[in-house]
Formats: sequence, structure tokens, C-alpha cells
Amino acid sequence: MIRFENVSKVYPRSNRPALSDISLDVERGEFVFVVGASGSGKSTLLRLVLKEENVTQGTVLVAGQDVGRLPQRKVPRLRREIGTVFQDFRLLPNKTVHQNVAFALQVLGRSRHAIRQVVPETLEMVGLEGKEKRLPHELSGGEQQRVAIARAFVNKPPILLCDEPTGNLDPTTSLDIVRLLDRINRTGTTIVMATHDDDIVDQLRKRVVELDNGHVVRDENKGVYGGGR
Ligand SMILES: Nc1ncnc2c1ncn2[C@@H]1O[C@H](COP(=O)(O)OP(=O)(O)OP(=O)(O)O)[C@@H](O)[C@H]1O
Repeated sequence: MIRFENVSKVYPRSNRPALSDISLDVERGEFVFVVGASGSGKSTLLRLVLKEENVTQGTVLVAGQDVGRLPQRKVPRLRREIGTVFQDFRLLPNKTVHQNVAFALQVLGRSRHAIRQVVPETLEMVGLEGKEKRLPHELSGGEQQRVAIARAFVNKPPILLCDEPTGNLDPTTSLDIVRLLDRINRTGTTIVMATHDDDIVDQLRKRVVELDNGHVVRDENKGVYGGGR
């Protein structure tokens, strides 16, 4: 689903690669944690998948497409295949829960009929039934993140990229959120999640890819956060 072939990324005006000769294969339906110290390259890896940045060397393939060679006009289509969830939720503050999620479908030109059906189903799946009319500031952090996940998933993208999705949440809420991501993963969605959250990684025992200074230093199935290093 996602393949990195000898990928390096050097940002302009930087003398150190953010990623250095990365090769990585994420199969359809996998759940992968990307761990590593601050600055190790986790967000850069996700940004290359979204073509928010371009590789300096090597190839990134997403669902068989060479993202580096993708013309700019085809980038929106690539991004429709990829839901994104961030630490800071990024909800529209003046729109209700329902409207935030519906908006993701409206911009894709989905019919009102389809939106009326799919949005409540998705809100129920993430555990927000009864809260459709609330504004983001009337929700807890965990609930706001559920809205963001509903918005990312409502279009049923094959890939979900999550960048520190539990970074602003307490440990119990964080675990609830990752369990929700695990349920979404079981519907067949490939999930790549960058995280610093050792408890969560240790509890879920998924594949763990560890970055250190832009290098993959560990890639382990059913891994833990520290890996005994
Ligand atoms: N736009 C940019 N321009 C120049 N350098 C950048 C840019 N974005 C990131 N970097 C550098 O690239 C390296 C990797 O950063 P990246 O944000 O990918 O790390 P990270 O592992 O996601 O860190 P964090 O956990 O703090 O989010 C760092 O040295 C960072 O300073």
C-alpha cells in the first residue's frame, strides 16, 4: 500500500537529511506505529506519503502510484485516498460535529442523500451519537479527536495517517482513541501512526518502525516502544 524505496529527504537550507535512505513496505490492512525521538523524521515520512513534501532521492509509492512523479493536478486525488488525523484535531470551530464530518463529503461533491446516511453511521461508529449538534468547544479533547477521526474516515479511505493523535490526551482517553483506530484498521484500512506514546505502543503490540536521525533502526512485528535498546 505504501512503499519507500531508498528514500532520502533533505530540506532546503538544512545540512542534515531528515530521512536517510529509507526503505519500507506497508501492506494493505497493516497497522504500523512509527516511533522515534523528536526530530527523528516521523512527520517527514508522513508528509512524503501525502506529497506535502517531495523526496530528494528515491521513490515513494502509494497504492502503486509513484508519488514523486505525480503531477500537481493529481495530488487532490491522491489525498482523497488518505485520511489524516493530527495532534491538534483541526476541526472547524464554528461548525457542529455533524457539519465538520459532512463537510469532508461536501467538498468531494457527495449528494445530500448520501451525506445524510453516511455521517450518522460514522458518528455512531466513533461513539459520538447524540453529540451531532455540539460545537467543538463543547466537547472534551477525546471527543474532538473522535470527530477528527470520523471526518478522516467518513470517505472510507484505504489509508489513514495519524501524526501524534494522542499527544493532547490523557492516558485513558489516548487508549480509547487508539482502540478506535484499531477497530477502523480491522475494517481493512491501512493505518500508519507516528507517536511518542510508549504505553499505547506497548499495549497494542503492532508493527513498530523506529526512526533515529532519519534512519530506520528497528522494524519489528508485535513490537514495543523501546525495543529493549
Ligand atoms: N520544513 C522544514 N524545513 C527544514 N527542516 C525541517 C522541516 N521540517 C522538519 N525539518 C527537520 O527535519 C528533521 C525531522 O523532522 P520531523 O518533523 O520529521 O521529525 P519528527 O520525528 O516528526 O519530530 P516530532 O516528534 O518532534 O514531531 C528535524 O531535524 C527537523 O528540524
